[in-house]
Amino acid sequence: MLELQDIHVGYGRTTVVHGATIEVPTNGVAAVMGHNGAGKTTLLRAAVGLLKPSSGRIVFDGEDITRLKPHERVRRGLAYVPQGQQCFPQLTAEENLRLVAETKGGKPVGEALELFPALRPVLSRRAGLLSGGQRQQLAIARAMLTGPRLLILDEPTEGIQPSVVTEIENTVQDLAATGLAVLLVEQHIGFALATAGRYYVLAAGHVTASGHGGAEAIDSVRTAMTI
Ligand SMILES: Nc1ncnc2c1ncn2[C@@H]1O[C@H](COP(=O)(O)OP(=O)(O)OP(=O)(O)O)[C@@H](O)[C@H]1O
Repeated sequence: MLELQDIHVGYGRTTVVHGATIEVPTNGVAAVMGHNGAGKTTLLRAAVGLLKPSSGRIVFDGEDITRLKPHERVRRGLAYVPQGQQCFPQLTAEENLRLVAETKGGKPVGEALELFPALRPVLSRRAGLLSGGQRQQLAIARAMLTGPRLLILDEPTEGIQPSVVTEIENTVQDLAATGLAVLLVEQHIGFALATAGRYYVLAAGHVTASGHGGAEAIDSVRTAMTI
């Protein structure tokens, strides 16, 4: 469904990702793991059009989208949830959702609440006052209102209280179980491999290991991450 082919991308003259090739299958989940600074976020930014690769191709459903602008990629069915539970903190949870729901092609707020019933009781609360877990759910709910076919998540469990991490993990797994394709950047190896059919390890901007997900891949990933 999404193919990142030999992507080189970085900032100014500095190349951060050196020829990464990653594939997210239709209805499948791919996880990208790697240490801080490995280039995971940079690669996601290239996938959604926020950074321009210096070389390589991005193909979505057979179409070369390398030169498309971010909003054109959203229209084709890509949604991106950046790191850090990003919401408008001064707006209520409902207003955060309405910002997307009331744009052209947006889904009604009610659809997000069906997926995330835990947001119902906090709809009138300012997003900045929600817990990290609630804000993450809100950020994912907002992305879902664009009606994506591929959800790109950058470290959805980062900065979340340990007691709520499982809730976020379940949310991501439930979405994946509906057939939504997911590209997941994640530091929690256990969660990433339990969720993903395919994994990639990125180290210093290179894909150094890849394979099928599942608990049996844990040792290979751990080894790849210690190199
Ligand atoms: N806006 C920027 N301008 C210049 N360099 C940047 C910028 N953002 C990130 N970098 C650099 O690019 C490299 C990769 O960063 P990136 O955020 O992609 O890594 P990451 O694997 O996502 O790490 P983390 O898990 O900490 O988010 C790092 O050396 C970082 O300092």
